[in-house]
Amino acid sequence: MARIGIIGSAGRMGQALGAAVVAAGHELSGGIDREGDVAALAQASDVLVDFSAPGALEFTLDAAIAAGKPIVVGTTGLEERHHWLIDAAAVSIPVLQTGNTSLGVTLLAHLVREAAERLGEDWDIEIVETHHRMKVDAPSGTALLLGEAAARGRHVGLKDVAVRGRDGITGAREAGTIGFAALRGGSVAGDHTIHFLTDNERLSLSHMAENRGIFARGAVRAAQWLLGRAPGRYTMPDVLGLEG
Ligand SMILES: NC(=O)C1=CN([C@@H]2O[C@H](COP(=O)(O)OP(=O)(O)OC[C@H]3O[C@@H](n4cnc5c(N)ncnc54)[C@H](OP(=O)(O)O)[C@@H]3O)[C@@H](O)[C@H]2O)C=CC1
Ligand SMILES: O=C(O)C1=N[C@H](C(=O)O)C[C@H](O)C1
Repeated sequence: MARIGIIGSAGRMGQALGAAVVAAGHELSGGIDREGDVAALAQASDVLVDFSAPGALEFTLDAAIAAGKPIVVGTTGLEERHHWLIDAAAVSIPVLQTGNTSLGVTLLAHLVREAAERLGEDWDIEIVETHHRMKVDAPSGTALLLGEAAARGRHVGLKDVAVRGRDGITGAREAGTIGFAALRGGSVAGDHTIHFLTDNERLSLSHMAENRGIFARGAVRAAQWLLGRAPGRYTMPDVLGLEG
């Protein structure tokens, strides 16, 4: 049994996570939101899980480092500077960061990398995601994670080939790019499809989240897995024993 502390505990994911912590037989050591005391939460917990907002990350990592506690970062909308903060934190504590904690998406990313590598550059790659009307960031963290997997399969850097949204006279599609499109509406928990398209042939790989329980259960599994690990930066394929 682990004492798990939640950052963003009153949010949609925080509530789902609280239920999953208890259902898995762990103890909920506490939860905070914008006004909470993250240092006290870190002291009272064996491991922290953050599903809040990018603005919380620096304080949360500082508190985890000061208390010497591992942390799962599930918050999306992260920028390059947030990834630098995570890299720096991972020198002294175990940090697992991922845009999607579900088993299905973790396996999907593995398949996407394989498909991108085997299909080659004459197959265009487009990633389409749909989320509930309250989501504030786009593309989703999962779409970016899947884009990274496709880019790794092609041995290129995602930032060099990503096309994030099209509007107006865009010109013809540039070979080798990876396109992103985001839809927002209703209560969709999270749908992602990676289209591979070439002349006269298309292959699409999809994942549909039917509720947040899948993310919450994956996050609990990740938190448990982090306990006792050496400092370092980890991700979901490490938890599942998959090649990233
Ligand atoms: N990795 C994954 O598998 C998944 C990731 N996510 C990501 O998790 C994040 C949260 O999603 P969701 O629960 O839907 O969002 P919500 O808006 O429902 O919840 C966010 C919570 O975080 C709190 N919060 C905001 N800023 C801070 C801060 N500076 N310090 C502490 N708490 C803060 C909010 O509290 P307050 O009301 O006080 O502002 C709120 O309770 C998003 O980035 C989302 O994309 C979501 C699902 C799965
Ligand atoms: O905000 C959400 O809801 C979700 N966010 C994550 C993302 O940005 O990919 C994971 C999931 O799709 C739900």
